[in-house]
Amino acid sequence: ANSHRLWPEIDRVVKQEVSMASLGVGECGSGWQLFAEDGEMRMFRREEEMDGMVVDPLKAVHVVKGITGHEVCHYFFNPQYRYDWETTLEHMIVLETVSEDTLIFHQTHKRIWPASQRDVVFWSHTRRLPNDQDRDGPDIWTVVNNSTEHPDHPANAGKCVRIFLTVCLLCQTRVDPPKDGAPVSRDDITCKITYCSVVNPGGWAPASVLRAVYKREYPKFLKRFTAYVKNQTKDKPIMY
Ligand SMILES: O=S(=O)(CCO)c1ccc(-c2ccc(C3CCCC3)c([C@H]3C[C@H]3c3ccccn3)c2)cc1
Repeated sequence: ANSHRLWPEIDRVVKQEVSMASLGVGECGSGWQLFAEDGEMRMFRREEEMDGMVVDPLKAVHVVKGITGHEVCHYFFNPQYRYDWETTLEHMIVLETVSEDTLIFHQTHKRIWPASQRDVVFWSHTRRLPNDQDRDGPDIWTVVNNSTEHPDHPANAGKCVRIFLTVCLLCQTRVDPPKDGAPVSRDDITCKITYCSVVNPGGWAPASVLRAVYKREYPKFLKRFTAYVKNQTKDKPIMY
């Protein structure tokens, strides 16, 4: 709801993250290095440190047949599916339902030796965006997750080190209608997914450990999540 205290921040961050995610890896300055590739999925990162901590920005692009951007964002945003695809999640709770398209989460992630356990509090907002390039093409869908504070979960009050993140999932659907005028089926749709994330690990953790975690976990996460959406939607009507 645009009357909520967070609305100005949400609107600003969503617009800035969507414009960054829309830039190709070539455009948004050099420094992006390809670090993982699997079929249509390509993962890039920039090696950046803040106060001696690894905060490597990540940008992944993936093209998946048979699903729409609305479906990808639906399964990413809604909490009831998260334990099915987020393998590093230990606990998740919705702290506040701001509106049907905006939630506030608290999540604890499984400890990754030798780093101490992490938790995160973030607002999550999903939105349909007009498709500027192709007026009569399907809309673009996005989910933006951005760390925020919450009085019930002050940072570093418990056993977990609080991390800070900004994540943008941007999905563009393409429909190639069959030549013979048959109705559009899932074989005729493709989704171009861009996933951007910047994670500040909060407290010190060895750069080598963090980079190894990201190198292992991000490709696994995107492959597992997109396979999950394909499996969940394969026998359902297409959600544009
Ligand atoms: O896109 S989301 O919003 C989806 C909602 O869950 C998201 C994605 C990733 C994270 C996250 C943040 C930090 C870490 C590290 C930092 C130091 C020690 C824990 C990890 C570790 C668990 C690894 C990981 C990395 C990449 C993907 C999934 N798992 C994950 C949180 C939320």
